[in-house]
Order: sequence, then structure tokens, then C-alpha cells
Amino acid sequence: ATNHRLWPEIERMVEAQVMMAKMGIGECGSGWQLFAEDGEMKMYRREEEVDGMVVDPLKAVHVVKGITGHEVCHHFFSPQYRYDWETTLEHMTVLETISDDTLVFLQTHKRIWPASQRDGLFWSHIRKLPNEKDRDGPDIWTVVNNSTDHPDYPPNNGKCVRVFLTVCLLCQTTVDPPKEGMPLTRDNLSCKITYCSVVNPGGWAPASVLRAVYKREYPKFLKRFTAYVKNQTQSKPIMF
Ligand SMILES: O=S(=O)(CCO)c1ccc(-c2ccc(C3CCCC3)c([C@H]3C[C@H]3c3ccccn3)c2)cc1
Repeated sequence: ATNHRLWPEIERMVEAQVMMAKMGIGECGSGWQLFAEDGEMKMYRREEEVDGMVVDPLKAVHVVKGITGHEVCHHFFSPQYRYDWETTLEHMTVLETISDDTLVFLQTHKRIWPASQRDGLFWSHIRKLPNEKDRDGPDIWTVVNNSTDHPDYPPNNGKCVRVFLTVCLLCQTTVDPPKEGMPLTRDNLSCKITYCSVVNPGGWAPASVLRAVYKREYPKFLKRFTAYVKNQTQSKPIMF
């Protein structure tokens, strides 16, 4: 729905986030440090603080066989799966359904001692993008999440401190064609996933605690989420 109040912001954020996600770590500016590696998954972060708060940008790249970018983005965007893979979630509500590709979420995350509990209010938009490198190749799929306001849920008016986040999940599918006359199966699929996130904790939390949490939670999240998508799709028809 292009006539919604958020549309101009969504357009701007999607364009900016997709451009950043497409850039290699080297081009993304200096200061990225590899902080986790597991097989094909590589996680980088930059140590940044705003008003003494840790807001370390994170960029993860992963290659997963047997699934498509559409399947990855569909399971990331759709609310009905979220409790299955998002382990730090305590509660999630869809406050607004702007259109079938744009939702507004309110989420509370499990408290991380000694910091106070956090919640996040953000719009989430899923979009298919043309594959510029290979015109007749599979499309690129992306989901962008960005903090927003909602008149009924002002920040920090209850028990939770409001986090401010921008997240981009960008997925590029590769099809390795089967032998002549053989059917296409999931063995011919591979998906390159780029996950970028900046989470401002919204209020003071010990830097050492936050960095330890991110170091533990982000690798766990991406491994768990991608394993979940493989499991959910393995016996289903391929969704391009
Ligand atoms: O990609 S999403 O849009 C998926 C929808 O859920 C996303 C991801 C992460 C967060 C989030 C928000 C707050 C925190 C912290 C900040 C201070 C105390 C809580 C954390 C820390 C808990 C860590 C973490 C890292 C990775 C994944 C989940 N949890 C993460 C929110 C949304």
C-alpha cells in the first residue's frame, strides 16, 4: 500500500539498507571485526557507543543449502513462526497490518540481568527485488525492520525500556542446474543470507553485559533461524 503514512520512510530505508547489505565487509567502511565463525556463517561487528551505550552494528553473512531467499524472508517476516525461532522473545503482537507486505510489531524481550527488560516497536516490510546481476536468475528477497512510534504505546511508559533497532535481512538464491532432463530439487539450491542489525538498547546497560549477550545470542539466532527454515521447508515444494 503506497498511500500509507510510513510509505516514504519505508522506501527510503529499504533502499539504504539493501545497498549497505550488498556491500562487502571491506567496502562497508573500516573497523569491522570478525567475532564469530561457524562453517559458512561469519559474523562481524563494529564497536560503537552512543551516549555511553553500546550500539555495535552487526553484519552476518551465511550460505545455506536447500532453501530459497523467498522461504527465508517469508519465515522471518511472518508472525506465525516467530515464537518457534526467536528465543529471546517474551511476547509479540502485531499492532497494525498496513498491507500484506508491511506489519507493525510490538515485542518484549526476555530480561537480561542486570539490565531492565526491553521492548521494541517496529515496522517490518518484505519485498522482492530484481536480480540485477542475472536478469533471468531468481529474485533477491529482503525484510527490513525499523523502529517506529505508535500513539497507544509510547516508549518507556511501563516496565520496559524501548530499544531502537534497524534490521535488514537480504537473501540471494543460487540455482545450480541439475543434469539435462533431471528435475530441479532442493539439492540444486543455495541461499546467500546477509543479516545487518543496529540495536540501540534505549537506556543504560553495562557494555560488558551487552557485548557478552550479543556475542552469545546473534550466532545462536542465525544458526537456529536458518536450521528452522530448512526444517520447515525440506518436504515442501520450493517457494521461489
Ligand atoms: O532481527 S529482529 O528484528 C527479529 C525479530 O525479533 C530482532 C533481533 C534482535 C532484537 C533484540 C532486541 C533487544 C535486545 C537486547 C538489547 C538490550 C537487552 C535486550 C536484543 C539482544 C538480546 C539479544 C539478541 C540478539 C540476537 C537475537 C535476539 N536477541 C535483541 C530485536 C529484533
